[in-house]
Amino acid sequence: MNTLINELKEKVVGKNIRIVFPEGNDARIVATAARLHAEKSIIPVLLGNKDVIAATAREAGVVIGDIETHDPENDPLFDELVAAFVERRAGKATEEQARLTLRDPNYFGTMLVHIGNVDGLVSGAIHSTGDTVRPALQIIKTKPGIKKTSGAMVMIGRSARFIFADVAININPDSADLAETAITSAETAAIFNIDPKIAMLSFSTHGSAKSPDATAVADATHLVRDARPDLVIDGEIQFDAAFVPEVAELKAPDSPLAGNASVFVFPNLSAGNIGYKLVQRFAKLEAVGPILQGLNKPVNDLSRGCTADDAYKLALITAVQAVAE
Ligand SMILES: CC(C)(COP(=O)(O)OP(=O)(O)OC[C@H]1O[C@@H](n2cnc3c(N)ncnc32)[C@H](O)[C@@H]1OP(=O)(O)O)[C@@H](O)C(=O)NCCC(=O)NCCS
Ligand SMILES: CC(=O)OP(=O)(O)O
Repeated sequence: MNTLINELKEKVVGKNIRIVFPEGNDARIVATAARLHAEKSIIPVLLGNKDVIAATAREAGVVIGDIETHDPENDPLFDELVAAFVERRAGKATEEQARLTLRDPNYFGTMLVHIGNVDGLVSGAIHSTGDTVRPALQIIKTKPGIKKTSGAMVMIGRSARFIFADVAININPDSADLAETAITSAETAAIFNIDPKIAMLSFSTHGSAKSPDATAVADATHLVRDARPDLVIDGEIQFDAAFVPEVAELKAPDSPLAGNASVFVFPNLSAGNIGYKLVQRFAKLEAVGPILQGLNKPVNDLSRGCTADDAYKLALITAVQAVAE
């Protein structure tokens, strides 16, 4: 894991990347900001009341020194952000609504990303995924050509890393959504030097069961093959046939994955979210993310069950995404 931290740090140190943390009242987040500030890898910006942030730092037993803070309740940037929000949400928010909305630190922080005051945002240690990502969906929006964002986890074992997606956003994806998730996940894999071999997961392998769910996954696989013939992909395929070479020989002898998949695209959010937590908690792989894919600028969500170390790693990943923009 330290190798990963070093790889990420190498890409961001000296680039003056600024990352905003809207949850300045959470001890794990304040500890993360203090660590980043002390090692000078990226520049943290904390949101919240100055006194509350100071009390949180004492609770966490860390020194925040001169870390930049902003209080959405009373900040010199507030009026500028309100005007920019009304412009961005033209026809969807009045100035009065904007003034209320921007008191929410996730909206305030996302607007800082939008106007270019900071390069990325990490939140979600105390907010649900919906409350964390909704501002980004409304303000940052997806890159041209991408219809929906999705959330990937990097799963880190002793000798290998894997991408699991979508574990965070799209509850009932259709074939086009699954295909998009597969393509953006292959791009996310590059951040971690993972050679993407994509398994489009199902309870069926190459038609072993007949069902609309399995067909949707097979259709998604065809869409990816048409759009990106350079990618190694197979589906619909069961996890064991994608991950265990001996089972692959038996169930899917022609699979280009040959039981060596590294990117796993789940058929729906129930499977993806439950699946990553099972592997994290039973098999003890480290899970870092969710990393939001396909947005114009990096905004990332933490699991509320995260540690300060998880938040630190996600902040470095967010900075790497910002450098790549
Ligand atoms: C992400 C989520 C909150 C969005 O739902 P929502 O806020 O009801 O979304 P809405 O349909 O009201 O759309 C809000 C905006 O986001 C956009 N949007 C919604 N889903 C999107 C997606 N997947 N990608 C990009 N934009 C999206 C909409 O286009 C809309 O933009 P607009 O206001 O400019 O028109 C919802 O899909 C969700 O709850 N997902 C599950 C989250 C979760 O609990 N995950 C498990 C833990 S990680
Ligand atoms: C990713 C995820 O499951 O987030 P949370 O645990 O906050 O719901």
